[in-house]
Amino acid sequence: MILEGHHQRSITRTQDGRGARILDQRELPWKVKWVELRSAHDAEVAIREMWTRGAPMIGATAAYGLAMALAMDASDETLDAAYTLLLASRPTAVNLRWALDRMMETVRPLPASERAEAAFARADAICDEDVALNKAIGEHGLALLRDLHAKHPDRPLNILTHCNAGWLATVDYGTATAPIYLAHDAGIPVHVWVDETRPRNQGALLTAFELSGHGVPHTVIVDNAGGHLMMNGQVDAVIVGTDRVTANGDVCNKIGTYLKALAAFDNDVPFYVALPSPTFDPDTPTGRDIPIEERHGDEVIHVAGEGGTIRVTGSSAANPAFDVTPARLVTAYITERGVLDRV
Ligand SMILES: CSC[C@@H](O)[C@@H](O)C(=O)COP(=O)(O)O
Repeated sequence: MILEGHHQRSITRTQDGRGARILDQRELPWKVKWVELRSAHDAEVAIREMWTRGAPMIGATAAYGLAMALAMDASDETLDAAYTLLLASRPTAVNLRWALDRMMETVRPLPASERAEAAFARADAICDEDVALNKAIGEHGLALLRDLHAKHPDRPLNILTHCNAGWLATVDYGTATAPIYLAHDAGIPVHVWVDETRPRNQGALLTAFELSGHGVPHTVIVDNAGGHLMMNGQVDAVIVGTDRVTANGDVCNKIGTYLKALAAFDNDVPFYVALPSPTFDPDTPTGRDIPIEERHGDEVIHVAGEGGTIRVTGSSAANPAFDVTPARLVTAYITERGVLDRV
């Protein structure tokens, strides 16, 4: 059975306050299964093996991972080892380093006896901040969508999105989805084209699950359909999330985003990037300097669906997980501070 997901916090502390509880995204939309993480090792596995994913959620999970390590042993050695372990769990989303660095700033100066408590409190604060940032992105994006809809008030506003930058990928609301949820709640008729997002199908499995739960009309399309729809006037705007925006405004996001930006540019469709400040990386000059995760080819060779996995080719496969959209193709960045045409 396919389930519908109502937005809620994707990560919370466990009941005893000493662990973290996350949704196992590998089971969605077939099963809603929460799992408890109890150690830095658990958090590292959950991030690396994509039980949870999405830039802000990776950061939040790592923050609790560091706190869980300190709850077991608050020595400098454990702190440094947990930081190194978690930082290496995935390479591309800068939110991971951002969250771990905020945690280090908080706990490093403290005596060992105070570290675990302070670390959990800082991880909670990182999560609360994420929710507030996404709500603000939603409000600024809502104004934008209202204006776009006013150009064609007689028909639904068609938005195309890629991957999952929704509440599952963040602590709540999502980045790219926050304006969509707010627009829908405000009575603006929104329809979303959901890129399936091969190879892991975050669009078909996760974004569609979220939009169903919120009652937002949507249609899943193959990743290659976007250009055709844009050329035929069926897309009013593209809104995507991001894993890292560099100093010059280049946008790293799920593989395939660049092709959507090219098609949008060629068809005068506005291309918006929902960008919370922890995803901005001023220390990395351009998109060429971002480490792009190369995942295992098995993710391309096998497709997971209800009831299991099937093999779709006998050949070997390459699996670059992210690409870079040059800043020149971005119409604007929807941030918590407003809609900006440059970062
Ligand atoms: C608000 S999430 C933004 C991005 O992290 C998202 O679009 C994305 O590319 C996620 O990739 P994933 O490999 O699923 O972690």
